[in-house]
Amino acid sequence: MQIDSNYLLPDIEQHFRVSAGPGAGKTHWLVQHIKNVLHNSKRLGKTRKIACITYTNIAVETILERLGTTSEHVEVSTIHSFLYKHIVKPYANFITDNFGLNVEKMDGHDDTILSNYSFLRDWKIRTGQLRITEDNKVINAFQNLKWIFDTSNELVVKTDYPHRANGYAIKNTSYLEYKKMCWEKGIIHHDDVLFFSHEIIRRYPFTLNVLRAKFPYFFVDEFQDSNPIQVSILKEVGSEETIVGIIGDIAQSIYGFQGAQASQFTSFALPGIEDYQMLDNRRSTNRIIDVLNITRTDLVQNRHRNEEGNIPKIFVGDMLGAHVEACSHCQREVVYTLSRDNITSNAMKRSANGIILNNQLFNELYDSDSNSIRRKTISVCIKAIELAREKKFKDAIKELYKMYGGITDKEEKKKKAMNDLCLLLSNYNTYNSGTLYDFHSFLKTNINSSIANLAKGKAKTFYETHSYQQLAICVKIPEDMSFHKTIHKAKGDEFDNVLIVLKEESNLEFLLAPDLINNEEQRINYVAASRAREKLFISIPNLSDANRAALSNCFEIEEV
Ligand SMILES: Nc1ncnc2c1ncn2[C@@H]1O[C@H](COP(=O)(O)OP(=O)(O)OP(=O)(O)O)[C@@H](O)[C@H]1O
Repeated sequence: MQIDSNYLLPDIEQHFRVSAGPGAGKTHWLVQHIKNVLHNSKRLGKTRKIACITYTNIAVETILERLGTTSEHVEVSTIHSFLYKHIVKPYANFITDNFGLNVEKMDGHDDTILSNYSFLRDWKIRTGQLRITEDNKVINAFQNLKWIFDTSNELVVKTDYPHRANGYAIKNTSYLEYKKMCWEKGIIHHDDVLFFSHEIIRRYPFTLNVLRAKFPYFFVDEFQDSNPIQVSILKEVGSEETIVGIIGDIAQSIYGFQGAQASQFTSFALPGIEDYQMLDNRRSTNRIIDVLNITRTDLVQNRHRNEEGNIPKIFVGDMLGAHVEACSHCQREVVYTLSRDNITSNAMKRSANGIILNNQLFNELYDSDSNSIRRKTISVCIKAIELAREKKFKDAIKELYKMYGGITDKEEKKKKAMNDLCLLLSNYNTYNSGTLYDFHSFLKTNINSSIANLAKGKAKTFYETHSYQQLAICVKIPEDMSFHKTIHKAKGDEFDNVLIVLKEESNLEFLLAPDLINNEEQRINYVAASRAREKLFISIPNLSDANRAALSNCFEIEEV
């Protein structure tokens, strides 16, 4: 059934799926629906709540804000926080013997990869892989670990592709050992929250009954990016008592690399599930909707605002030039740049065009410097500083904790992290334009006098030939609040003026040979284009005559 974003469901006691393109008003509709349920439900009472799951912390804040005062009867959360709070934390002690989880030391979940020398050596001994010396390859494999259902529906920990170190394939079985070693220390990663929830529910089904009793309604926004473990838990939740509603768009599925499958949105089934579709685009001008419609073949969006707007522009040439040009077309308004990767978005952020971009620089630092305390201090401090500069203070503090292995008292650790962070930030001008060698000297004088001096050799050369800024630019910034974002972090958001920064001409495929259903890279660029309300710009280094002609229907093309 087709609906618009003001439609109120006549029957709130039925499972539903709402699918719609970008800017249709899915999130708007969800907020209205929650209010509708709060108003009309006879099953909520004083203590029961509506669970509203969304993808990012920013989306959580947006929904809470839009719900206003009614939000105390609604628990809005990311799936990881929700399952940690309601399943893993209360019941983790049931499964300690099965998985060797140290519940006493467990303190939340994060994506810290354990990689210090003695930990890795212990792992190599336990898994019979002492011959491995290329630790960065091992760390890279650890970063890629995921829990996946195997053919007999058991969860196994895997990487997407076989990782090799010193010419040998890293043993598949050794990844579970890595997990166990983390759990022994009480460390659990985001993905483990889903794994443990699944295992707890499977072994102790009463936990699911408790969850259903607490949450008679369970709604999931951005469902197309759900992990299969989440989908399986949700099916269980909806199999009795709890009403499940899912909202999403298959063409905006952009987290395949984390195990999400776009098809699971359309194939999700529960008894009597009702399907609704919204065809309007309430966000963008007609010219922008035209671009979105040529990209997409499964639906055509209607122009709700029906304002013509400016013709979208493609700037051919340097990305910083494109940004200057886009800004000049928007007079004093902000232009948000959306990039595929952190490196490009950070480069936009700092206008650091002259700096050689290298994603691998932190790995190279680890390879060049065999002194684990020194390299860790350097890398932790750079990451903490750059996170704090983006107002990610919690993440910055957490990063600094990695340096204080010897301090067990939580308060003492927190105090030290605050002091160190203040000192690092207040002296930013002292080291930010110098070499890594200068930064090392600064840290030795001000943060940790026991870090080793740099004598002649590979490490010293690395520190002397790389700048602080080169490393700083590679820092990954979670849930970016600035004007320069990665496309993944802009998901669900909207901006008046958007400049999409594309690295090469082939990235224009989403406009020239669209195949959103089968191609995630194209979907990522589609998501980027659909964030724009008023003006859309694309930056591309080169453009062939043939492609120029093909795009001239929907775009004005300018050299920069
Ligand atoms: N019924 C409505 N009345 C007024 N404004 C609306 C309505 N529905 C949606 N909007 C506005 O339209 C814009 C797009 O809505 P929303 O963000 O909910 O879309 P969406 O479908 O969730 O988008 P996307 O999937 O692209 O993230 C927002 O600015 C929202 O406030």
